[in-house]
Amino acid sequence: MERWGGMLRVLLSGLGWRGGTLGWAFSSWRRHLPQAGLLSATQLVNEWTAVFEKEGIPEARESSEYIVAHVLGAKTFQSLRPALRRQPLTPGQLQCIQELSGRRLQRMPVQYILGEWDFQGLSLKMTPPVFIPRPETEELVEWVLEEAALRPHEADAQGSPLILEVGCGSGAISLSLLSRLPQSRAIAVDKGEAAICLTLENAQRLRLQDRIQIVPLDVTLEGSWAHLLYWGPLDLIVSNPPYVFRQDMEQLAPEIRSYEDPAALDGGEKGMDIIEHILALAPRLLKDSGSIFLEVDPRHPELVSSWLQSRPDLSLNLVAVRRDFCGRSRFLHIQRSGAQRGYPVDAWPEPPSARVPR
Ligand SMILES: C[S@@+](CC[C@H](N)C(=O)[O-])C[C@H]1O[C@@H](n2cnc3c(N)ncnc32)[C@H](O)[C@@H]1O
Repeated sequence: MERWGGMLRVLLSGLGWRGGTLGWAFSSWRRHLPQAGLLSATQLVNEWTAVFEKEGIPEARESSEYIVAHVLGAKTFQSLRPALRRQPLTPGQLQCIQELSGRRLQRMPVQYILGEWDFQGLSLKMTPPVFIPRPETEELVEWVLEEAALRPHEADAQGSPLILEVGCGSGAISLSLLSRLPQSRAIAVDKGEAAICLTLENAQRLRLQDRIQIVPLDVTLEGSWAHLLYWGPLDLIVSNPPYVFRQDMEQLAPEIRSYEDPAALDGGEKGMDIIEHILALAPRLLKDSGSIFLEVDPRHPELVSSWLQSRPDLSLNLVAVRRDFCGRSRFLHIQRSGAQRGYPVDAWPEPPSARVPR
């Protein structure tokens, strides 16, 4: 996380990555670029930083450093040996850097340009339009891990905790929890085909496929969740759902609006659409005292609290709110109380036609 965390924080923090102008002309910067063989990596970073700054591209230096480092086979520019930074680039390297930098000029996020990104120390494949995991979400994962550590008897039991992630995207949350909780199992659901495929691919890359069930599922569809009961009552549900208020969608940075799936972001009028569905289905899936961890907008703790008060039938309590590294209230811990469950154990349905990785 530390390796790329600094840049991520600046680039993506709070979904508010707003940049400069989009109006750039390929030819206007291309003719200024020097010839291959004359430039070192350091010089090229400087050249592209100047181009990006001129074109109003956010995080100009970081963008050019990541691209140049990537082409030279490193994750960060700082990790390149000094001799390699000074060495003249080959024509092939120069062309590759030029091509990738051209994508950055079109406001493509660096994570998609590089095709992979670190989350909680795991290297995940990234492909548009699947949501790029944000640095705040690493804090959500840390909170879940802290809570799991408070119940060592559960975390040590085979197959425990059993986790459901709603809206898995690239698989960042589920896979990082699986990698840190060696006995755990996860069910990762998403309504997006691209997200389901990417989570599966990332699970296989990380050799975590045996402990995750990846299920295409839209939580807003009546009864869609019922076959999740097959795996048994859950210890916890975790989600970074789409929570952007509809009116804020237009304000998102060009990088987000042009490349990421709007369905990963748009949470409806008050950003609550998917949150409400998760909360409504949770009591049917969770064990007694099971937990829900959510990443939300700073306006949501209050909205969620009053929504839960209006639904005492759900027996859910907002037990804690946490702030992110910017001091905004962004994470919720909600706990189930009471003993009723939606289905009696002997009424659990048949196994689903889930995508079970082999
Ligand atoms: C903000 S993204 C989070 C992705 C990933 N968990 C992360 O933190 O990087 C929200 C995800 O929820 C999924 N999603 C949106 N609506 C959904 C629904 N009705 N049912 C299931 N998944 C949904 C989107 O496809 C998207 O992948």
